[in-house]
Amino acid sequence: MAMTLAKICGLSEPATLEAALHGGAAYVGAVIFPKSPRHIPPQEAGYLFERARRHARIVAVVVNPDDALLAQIALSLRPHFIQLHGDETPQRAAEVRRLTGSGIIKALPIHDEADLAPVADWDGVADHLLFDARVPAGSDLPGGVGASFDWSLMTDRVLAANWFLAGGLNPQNIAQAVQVSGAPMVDVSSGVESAPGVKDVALIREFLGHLHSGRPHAKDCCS
Ligand SMILES: O=C(O)c1ccccc1N[C@@H]1O[C@H](COP(=O)(O)O)[C@@H](O)[C@H]1O
Repeated sequence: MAMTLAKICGLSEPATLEAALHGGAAYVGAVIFPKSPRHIPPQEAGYLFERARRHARIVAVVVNPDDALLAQIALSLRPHFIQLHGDETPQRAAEVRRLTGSGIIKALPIHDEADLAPVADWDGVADHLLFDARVPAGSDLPGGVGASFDWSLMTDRVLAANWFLAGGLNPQNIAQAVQVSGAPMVDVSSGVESAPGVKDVALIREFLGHLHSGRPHAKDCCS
């Protein structure tokens, strides 16, 4: 049995990227969305994340990206996955895969059971689904705001592909979140920051330490 896998998202500096890799993160994410305090331009992300390529899967997080942005990302960053965190349809996701050659992670905003209905539409389209909390109305960002949802909505849920639990995770709640949800993979951004957009080496270590000292229970996503 393999461990719960972690994605550390919104990395934009060498020291915190190193902390994520050293702590055993299986996925590392660059947020390419100018409204975000974690935004990193594609070319800069390309330089920064190259050192990660042999150790983890690189993820580009985007929100309703146009073709020009996708082309820039594919050229500069060459991510293993594109994380679609907007209102993208399955048809658009298939185009994104074709345009970039990257795998697809689709984020779905969750508040209650009804929000899980679109899961079936993504079967065979997304490599992984990422269940994130629906953000408060009027929020500038569709994610990365530390909002969480009822993890028990995911309990005993069997999906075709491994999925990520996201939204409001942090070193204090990660063990319980995994235990309640049964998540095979988890994703964190603001919960390992000292201020919005400022990743913290100690918090990243603490998060990964709590996660990896927990009971292994999920199948490996990346072999
Ligand atoms: O982090 C951002 O700024 C961001 C911007 C636009 C779309 C998604 C974003 N982040 C993603 O949000 C979730 C949860 O974040 P948090 O842990 O609650 O802060 C995570 O998947 C990030 O990848």
